Amino acid sequence: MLADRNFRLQFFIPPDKSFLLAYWPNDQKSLPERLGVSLTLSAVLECRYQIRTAPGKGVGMFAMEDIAPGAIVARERPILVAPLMLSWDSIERDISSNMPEHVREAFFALHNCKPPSFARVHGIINTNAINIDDMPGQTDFGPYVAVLKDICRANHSCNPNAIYRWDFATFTGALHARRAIAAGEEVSISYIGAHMPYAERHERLRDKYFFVCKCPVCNLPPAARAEDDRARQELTFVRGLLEAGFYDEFAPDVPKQLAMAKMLEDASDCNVSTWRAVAGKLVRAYCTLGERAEAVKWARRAMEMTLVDTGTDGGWAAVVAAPENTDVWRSKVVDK
Ligand SMILES: C[S@@+](CC[C@H](N)C(=O)[O-])C[C@H]1O[C@@H](n2cnc3c(N)ncnc32)[C@H](O)[C@@H]1O
Repeated sequence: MLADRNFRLQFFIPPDKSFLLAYWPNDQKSLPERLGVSLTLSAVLECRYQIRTAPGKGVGMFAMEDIAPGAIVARERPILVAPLMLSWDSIERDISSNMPEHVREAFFALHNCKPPSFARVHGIINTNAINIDDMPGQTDFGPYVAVLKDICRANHSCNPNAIYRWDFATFTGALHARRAIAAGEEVSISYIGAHMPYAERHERLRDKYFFVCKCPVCNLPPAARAEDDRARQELTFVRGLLEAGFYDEFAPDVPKQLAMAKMLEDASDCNVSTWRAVAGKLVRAYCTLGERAEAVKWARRAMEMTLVDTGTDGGWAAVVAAPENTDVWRSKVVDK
């Protein structure tokens, strides 16, 4: 473990009076310099939710308006960013001495699912913090995590309607809708892999977060739960084929692709490579058949899910606008 002195504590009070306590390697550069980020943006850049009681789960996040797939539900600046290798004692000390009281109160009001044998700060960070992947220019200091005051209130669902993404350009975390979310609906994310069967999910959530999941999928009656387990297993199988490069051999035809797409829809799966494979085949098939409306429909679906997963349209917007310009459509016209 690296000594805490290798990190320099930095804190920022942007003009909007938000507050960020961040640890960074103890070199000359400040955090904004290193990232090229001004940190002057508003702390809560998108707020289409409210935090209120979620029966049986403590509090949770609820949509205040209808939210379209891919749209941002919440965008927020973290109140704490730290490498996990730092000692809990030193984080606790810094929170006590450097965080303004109202931010400290918000931090300590966050849920702590760990037993009392865990240091309080350890418990809160382990319950709430989200990983910040690929810290620019840093490979030596292990994973960093961020604590976000509101986004950390989003509860888990085994069929979540939102996905979390970190953005270095604004130094914010955001929740994006994986599918349409209705006003008043609870906004949920997945704390664990989505494709495990019920028993495995139950065990992971119990061991890591100390709760029994009360999401709609886990409340299904036994027969429906068994069917859900089967669908997840099939999805896992397809993912395996994709990763192994065997997907083409196993699933070349349109009915199979439509069945696959339905499976992805049912699971609100927004994994970009899965959608590229499945929707790509449907779009190609419908372009070949000259069925423009269907080609556009599936290109749009792939675009929405690619936006959710990556924040870019992945080139699908051009296909939605003009499937006639795709190579496969052109070669069809030439064939005639
Ligand atoms: C990161 S916190 C989420 C916000 C939390 N509900 C609160 O009141 O602050 C994680 C904790 O929320 C509760 N929780 C989250 N998802 C749940 C679910 N699907 N079923 C039951 N409890 C859940 C558990 O107590 C879990 O340890």
